[in-house]
Amino acid sequence: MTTTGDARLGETPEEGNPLVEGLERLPVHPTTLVIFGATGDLARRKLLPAIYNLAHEGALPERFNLVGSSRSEMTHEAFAEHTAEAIRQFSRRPPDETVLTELLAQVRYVSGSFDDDEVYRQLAVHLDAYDQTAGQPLNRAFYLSTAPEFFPVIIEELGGHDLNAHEGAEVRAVIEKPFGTTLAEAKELNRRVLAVFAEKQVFRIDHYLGKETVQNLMAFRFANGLFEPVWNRNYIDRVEITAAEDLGIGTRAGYYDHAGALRDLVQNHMLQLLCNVAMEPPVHFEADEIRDEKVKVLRSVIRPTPETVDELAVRAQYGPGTVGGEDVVGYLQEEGVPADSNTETYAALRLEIDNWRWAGVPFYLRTGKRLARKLTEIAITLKPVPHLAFQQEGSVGVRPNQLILTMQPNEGVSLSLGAKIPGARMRIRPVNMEFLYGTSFMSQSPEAYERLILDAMRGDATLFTRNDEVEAQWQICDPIVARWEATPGPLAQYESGTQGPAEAGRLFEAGARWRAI
Ligand SMILES: NC(=O)C1=CN([C@@H]2O[C@H](COP(=O)(O)OP(=O)(O)OC[C@H]3O[C@@H](n4cnc5c(N)ncnc54)[C@H](OP(=O)(O)O)[C@@H]3O)[C@@H](O)[C@H]2O)C=CC1
Ligand SMILES: O=C1O[C@H](COP(=O)(O)O)[C@@H](O)[C@H](O)[C@H]1O
Repeated sequence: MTTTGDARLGETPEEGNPLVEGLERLPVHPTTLVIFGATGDLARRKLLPAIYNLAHEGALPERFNLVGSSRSEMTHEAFAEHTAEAIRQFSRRPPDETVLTELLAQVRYVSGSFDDDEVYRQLAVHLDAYDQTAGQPLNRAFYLSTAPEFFPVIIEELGGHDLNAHEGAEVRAVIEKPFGTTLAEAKELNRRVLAVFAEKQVFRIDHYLGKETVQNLMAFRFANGLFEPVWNRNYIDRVEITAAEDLGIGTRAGYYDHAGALRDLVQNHMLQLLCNVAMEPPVHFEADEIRDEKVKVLRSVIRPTPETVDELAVRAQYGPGTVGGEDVVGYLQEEGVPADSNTETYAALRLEIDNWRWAGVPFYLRTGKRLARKLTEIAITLKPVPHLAFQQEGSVGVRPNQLILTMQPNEGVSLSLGAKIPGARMRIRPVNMEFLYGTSFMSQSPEAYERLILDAMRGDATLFTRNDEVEAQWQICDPIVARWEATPGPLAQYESGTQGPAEAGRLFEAGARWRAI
């Protein structure tokens, strides 16, 4: 089924672009967006380029203003230049100077510490000035893109300065991950956030939900009659979710060494992928219905206990090795990492979902830094056929069907089938039917943050996590965190640029093993 141009949505790439289509359906109210942590890594690499790309597509509201805030001293002009540089370096399309100049004309910057009242007084001055120029109260979106310790500080300061509400307009708070580092912390953070903002004002980011390929999972499952009848324990043998990275921790030692792979990726992105595979179809494609279904899945996951963690989970740390032809240092030699750190850079789990659809089907999750290559995929292996009439000597082999949903790179879906090798004998070999985004839609997918920033400004929470989801995710991970903290190590090492620790193979039942990365 290799799909080609005939599957295109429109005649031009723009017509096939869901952001532009979304814009037609749901206009965005004029908004002032404030980024706390505007000089940080995430803002520079992702948020500012995403805002530019929205501007380029005409997806921003007619009146859109941007205010950056962080500790560094900077003038408005210097922040505009910082923004332009970030866009030039990281935008997925080369910037058009006219669009860029127009975008930067309205940029402001407020410097100071997030616990300093003056920051919020200054902010209020800029926000009011934008309203006055517009002649109407503009919506306000506060994006918290800074270290998690500042999340409650900023939220409470916003509340303390009456910036959590705005007569005649909407106010929203977008909160980055991680949302707490344990269940108890997440609950406390939720309590403090919800003391200032109503749940409908809060947008907890899990950027995987903004990826086109992750949204396609729902389209794939719920827009095609073909898969639903087999999407259960009767036909599916196992589900394998991989989020492998070739990169190391870069300059993020301060954050990562306190987080580790389980908190950094499993607790959020990977459990969300699991939800998208396992959830029941919602009646309508609406934020709360979808989130209700995801929570049901998370609550059905059999929680690891201190007694089962060692059997169900594997962790390890990258050692030195070669990635992409370059020698790289091990985790313990990375700048800023304590020489005796026991933080895991690889985590693998076997989970089970105790409900009617999935009872007995193992869900394998693995993630790691400095593995052989970047690969995010979900592999669904079906059960073998019950009887094989024509297996013969010389066959490459009949293998159970596998459905591979590749999130990145080479986004697409591939289904392996047994097919007859041409010739006199009945010899079977696996072949693939493939759908690739690149060839079918002929347009570049928007970055996850483009979609999410736009949705937050629109007030559409479908692709954001609700407080009960976050807490249910922690309920699964907390016992693992606790067990690992109680048995610190030293951790097993895997060579950088490889498949990860061999020990992860023991999570599988006999006869199965991890797919190659
Ligand atoms: N970076 C990434 O790839 C990803 C990051 N995230 C999340 O995004 C958030 C931001 O991460 P990241 O950008 O990497 O972090 P950085 O450390 O790069 O940036 C932190 C930002 O916060 C500012 N800041 C720090 N302390 C203060 C303070 N006391 N007062 C005022 N400003 C302060 C910094 O300002 P200054 O530079 O002026 O000191 C900087 O702008 C985190 O929650 C992270 O978990 C999520 C996914 C990926
Ligand atoms: O949230 C995070 O995600 C990135 C991986 O994101 P991707 O979109 O490139 O797959 C990961 O590198 C980072 O450690 C983590 O905080």
